[in-house]
Amino acid sequence: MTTPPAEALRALRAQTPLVQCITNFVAMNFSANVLLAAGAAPAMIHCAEESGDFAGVVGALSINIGTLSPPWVDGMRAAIAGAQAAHTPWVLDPVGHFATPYRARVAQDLVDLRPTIIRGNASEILALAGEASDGRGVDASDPVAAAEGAARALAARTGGTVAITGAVDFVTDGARALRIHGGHPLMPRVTATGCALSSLVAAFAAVTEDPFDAATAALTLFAAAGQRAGPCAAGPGSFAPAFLDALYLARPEDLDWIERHAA
Ligand SMILES: Nc1ncnc2c1ncn2[C@@H]1O[C@H](COP(=O)(O)OP(=O)(O)OP(=O)(O)O)[C@@H](O)[C@H]1O
Ligand SMILES: Cc1ncsc1CCO
Ligand SMILES: [Mg+2]
Repeated sequence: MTTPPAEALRALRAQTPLVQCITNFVAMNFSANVLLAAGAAPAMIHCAEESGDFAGVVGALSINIGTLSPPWVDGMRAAIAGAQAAHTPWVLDPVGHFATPYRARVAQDLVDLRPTIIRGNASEILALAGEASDGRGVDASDPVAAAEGAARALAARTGGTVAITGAVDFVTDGARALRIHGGHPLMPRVTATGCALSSLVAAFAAVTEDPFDAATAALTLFAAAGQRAGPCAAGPGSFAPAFLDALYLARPEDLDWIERHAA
């Protein structure tokens, strides 16, 4: 049975899931604020000495390779092992993994651990599936539509759900696929919006049975909040707080109005 986004948001607010985020230095504060605004409880606990233990008690784990270094990778691996031992869902955000050989290697190793959900922009998903991409750094240079086949291939490889974000988002678990509209062009002009979204995907995975439903709910909530915040903002600076307010103010029934189509 599938959980519609509105029902998933009700569950999130009722359960306030604890989400462990091992994310980059740029994204930490914004991601924690996004989770709190939406109704989840973030904890940024990353070092290998404790990350595995903590992963055993959280509702979900979010892993983001944005500002990598070997000790952080140790912390990620320990946390993933802890999550897997506890049958806890985990999300991978392969930020700019094609930028250097080290980063690419780490990303492929983490994909081999079969993340419950992968969330990235089009350039990241194309490159992760071994296809040509125009990506240079952490922002997308490819259209989402060009990466849909790559997302389906990755879902087949991992047995998990894969989400691509951009002007129109795409989510697939290999069997089902959806395109999600909405959002606002200011969203990619605020750094770490995608990183924060990946942590929110984890939060929804903690409260829904099906990872495909979790990813769909998080993307739909972001689409609704972006759409609401955009007209209130003069630019990226005022968009960020308006977006946090819109996440907080979003009612479950608002998610019913976001355009979603089977793909
Ligand atoms: N042109 C756009 N119009 C509407 N929404 C957008 C647009 N571009 C991105 N978004 C939305 O912004 C959010 C973040 O997606 P994006 O693809 O920019 O992530 P990202 O590149 O991983 O970001 P970052 O690495 O900076 O955290 C998603 O909810 C997505 O739907
Ligand atoms: C700007 C930036 N650099 C490494 S991670 C990050 C946050 C957006 O992905
Ligand atoms: Mg990103």
